[in-house]
Amino acid sequence: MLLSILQRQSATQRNKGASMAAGYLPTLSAAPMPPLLFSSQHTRPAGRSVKTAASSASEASSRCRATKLSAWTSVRQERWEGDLAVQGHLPLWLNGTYLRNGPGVWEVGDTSGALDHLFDGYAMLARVSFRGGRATGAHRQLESEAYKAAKERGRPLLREFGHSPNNKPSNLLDQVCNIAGLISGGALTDNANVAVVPLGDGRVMCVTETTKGSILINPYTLGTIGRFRYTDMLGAVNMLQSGHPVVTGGSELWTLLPDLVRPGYLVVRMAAGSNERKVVGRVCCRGGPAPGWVHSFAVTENYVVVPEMPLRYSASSMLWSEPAQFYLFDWLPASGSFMHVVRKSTGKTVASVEVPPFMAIHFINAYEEKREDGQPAAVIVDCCEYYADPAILDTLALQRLRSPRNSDAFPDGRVGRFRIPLDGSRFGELESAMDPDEHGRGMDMCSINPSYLGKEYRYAYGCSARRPCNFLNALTKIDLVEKTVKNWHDDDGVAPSEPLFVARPGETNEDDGQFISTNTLERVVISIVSDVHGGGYVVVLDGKTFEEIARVRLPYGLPYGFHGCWIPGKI
Ligand SMILES: CC(=O)/C=C/C=C(C)/C=C/C1=C(C)CCCC1(C)C
Ligand SMILES: CC(/C=C/C=O)=C\C=C\C=O
Ligand SMILES: [Fe+2]
Repeated sequence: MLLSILQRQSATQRNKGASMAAGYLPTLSAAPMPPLLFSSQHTRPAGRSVKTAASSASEASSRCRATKLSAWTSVRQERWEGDLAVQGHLPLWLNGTYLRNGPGVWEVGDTSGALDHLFDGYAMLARVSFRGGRATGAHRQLESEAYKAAKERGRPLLREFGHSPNNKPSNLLDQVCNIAGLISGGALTDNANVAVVPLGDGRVMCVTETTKGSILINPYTLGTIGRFRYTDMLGAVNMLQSGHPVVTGGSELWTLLPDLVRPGYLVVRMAAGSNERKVVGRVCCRGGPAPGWVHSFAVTENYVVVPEMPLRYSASSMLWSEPAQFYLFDWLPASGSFMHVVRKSTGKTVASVEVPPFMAIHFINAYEEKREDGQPAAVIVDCCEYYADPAILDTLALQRLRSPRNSDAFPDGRVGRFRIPLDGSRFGELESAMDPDEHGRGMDMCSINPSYLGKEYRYAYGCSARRPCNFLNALTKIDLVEKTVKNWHDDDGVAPSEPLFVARPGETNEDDGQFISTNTLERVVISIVSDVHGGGYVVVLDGKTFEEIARVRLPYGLPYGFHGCWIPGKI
């Protein structure tokens, strides 16, 4: 205990000393907390940083667009790293790195080239490394082709989620090239800002929803290694992929490739150490004209669950940059909503049921409900569901997030639970897994204890709502058996990102661990929080009680991040 107090003090002192020694000039007017943001008005923090063309070019424009919440503000510097001050008690067993992906920069060049949606920001990795009760941190922009080209030309050149660049061809050759680029997917982005996935062989990959948006990074320096080259030929036809590949057993990657030509999905897997995806099976869509969006999907021990949402890809929007109803998608409830279950070992579709219409970006977990003889009777699939309303996509437009007109604009959400019978029934069920009022009728960005992936589980940890809010502003631990919650929140307006669950090494029970005693802490939940004053911190919660045990101060607020992972051991 004494050791950890001394360590904390020395980390704080080192930071103070470094801050003064660094002798940064305030770029804009000075204020107490120093973020590395384009439009906040603060001095610079301690640590190493590199300023780039992207930041300087954007400064002028961002000065006019004053916002204090760092969550929606581009980083000022492409990279930074340094020591972080710890307030509270970090468990000494917490030894490893929390790595998180998400948008870092929305502005390149002048404002006319600005990206419009939360999902459009050029990828930035953030890391917080813990060792011996102390913490260090870093962030760095991912060097995707999309980002490099945008910096060079002063405007986005490739199609992002909410942004279609206006690349008007000036002559016939340009026009032919443009069409070829669109058909081959060359006009789509490789801005891998969605997730960061350890492949189980030491390699760590960032992904977005294009196959070419799979990029290897160095988890320690956060440097970009380069595009992940698949050695299979699937990319020739299937240029899209799910934003959430699942790695099972720490070594086998599973993902879905939506097929826009023959509406359906390929279920593929790739072994650790390999660059070759193998097709396990194919699911044909039951509705049309295109597959439903598969930002994420679910797996159980024996099955892959393929959702077919009525929010369907719009091929014409992707090919011709024509606006669809919802960005790249059309909402077509009359086309039906389905859930398909594919057996991992054979690739056969063992169930395909119609379900009530649903809108889910994120699946939480799935498991097999067993009969008395041990055979699976049904598959249970949990997701963050928005009452069949795709308006959540509009809620996440930057303009709305930055200047909320309606202070309670976040649409109602719930934990949706599907039951998919495996007895040949035609229909599946969808219900709320618990009373949504318990978590403010908002729930997304959930994680679980990773040892329970695909297995019957009880607890999920997610971002929730404390109304009124126009964004998820709290964290909640959900008990899906007792139907109870434990909530955490700070000032109104903070934006905590996806909570990550980390258990003490060797601890395998989901919650009530074998080592548990009144004084020992066996698991934590970590989230990076962007506050309303342009600052930020990392909150560390007791995974059991959900009480705050430590706060790691960031010298600056980070933009809202998406998905992260835990890399155990020394950095
Ligand atoms: C962060 C999140 O929830 C979702 C992000 C989704 C993205 C960035 C998806 C982008 C795309 C498609 C859905 C299809 C076409 C390509 C691309 C623009 C990458
Ligand atoms: C749905 C969402 C955030 C909601 C928070 O209020 C973010 C989605 C990110 C995807 O990866
Ligand atoms: Fe996601």
